[in-house]
Amino acid sequence: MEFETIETKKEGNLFWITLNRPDKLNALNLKLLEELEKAVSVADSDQDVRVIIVTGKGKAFCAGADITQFNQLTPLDAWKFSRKGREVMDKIENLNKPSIAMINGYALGGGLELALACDIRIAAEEAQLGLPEINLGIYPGYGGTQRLTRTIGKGRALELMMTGDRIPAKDAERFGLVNHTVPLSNLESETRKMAEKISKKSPVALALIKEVVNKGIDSPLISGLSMESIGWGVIFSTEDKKEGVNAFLEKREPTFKGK
Ligand SMILES: C=C(C)C(=O)SCCNC(=O)CCNC(=O)[C@H](O)C(C)(C)COP(=O)(O)OP(=O)(O)OC[C@H]1O[C@@H](n2cnc3c(N)ncnc32)[C@H](O)[C@@H]1OP(=O)(O)O
Repeated sequence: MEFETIETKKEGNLFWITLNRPDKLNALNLKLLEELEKAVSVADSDQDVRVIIVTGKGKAFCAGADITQFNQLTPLDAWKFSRKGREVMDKIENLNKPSIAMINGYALGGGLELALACDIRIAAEEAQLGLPEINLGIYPGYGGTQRLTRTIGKGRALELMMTGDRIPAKDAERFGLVNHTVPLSNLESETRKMAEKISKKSPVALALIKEVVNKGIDSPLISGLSMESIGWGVIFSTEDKKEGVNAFLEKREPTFKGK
């Protein structure tokens, strides 16, 4: 599939999406958001794809929404632009398939919000993360106020939003904002290793984990626990469950088919 502002690559069961506006630090304009949405839909509907990886070309993962567009936006345009960004982030978070943000450099503003919409974040030690919107006299508009707060807690999230500070990946790891920090030279291999490990698990179980965790986090504990039990009943109807249990009993590796 041909895109202008992103590159996509299918590699076995992995689907790589690389933001491709390196001269503009992969800033998110409307075109890029639309292409990202399309690429994610293609990956989601492809049965062979088990894990989606999002990264950036050049020295940035993504430096956020394209600020050069801001002065032309009417309040109505701004609302639509924010809504489009949010829709894309929501779509990524709600994919049936696991997603990994491979943070190769700056992840700022909408770039950090994109990473937060992914399930797992692996960052290069050299990367810097932050929500600098406050420095523009605005605030995060692609879900950051909510997802960052749920990820690292209110106090630290408010500090990042209120100061606009960029923090090094190691600090982000300490806060639980990124799962792992590795040298840039190992970033791709470590990400691939994690993606391949997850790609061998049951796609049905992975989809249910996402559903129960993502819906559960917004629900009272009792409802989340109830969803977990109901889903647990459903998973017992799958071929993958039979395969997993039989493989254990037969002392062999399971092969999951997503059925
Ligand atoms: C969802 C929302 C509301 C948002 O995301 S709002 C935007 C939040 N993001 C930001 O505020 C980050 C803005 N960028 C920066 O502060 C700086 O570019 C960084 C990331 C610190 C990097 O600084 P430097 O290494 O000196 O690179 P710099 O020369 O600034 O950037 C390279 C190019 O990318 C452009 N660029 C960087 N971030 C951009 C952005 N968010 N939008 C548009 N262009 C951007 C920048 O203008 C420059 O273009 P040009 O060469 O034509 O002048």
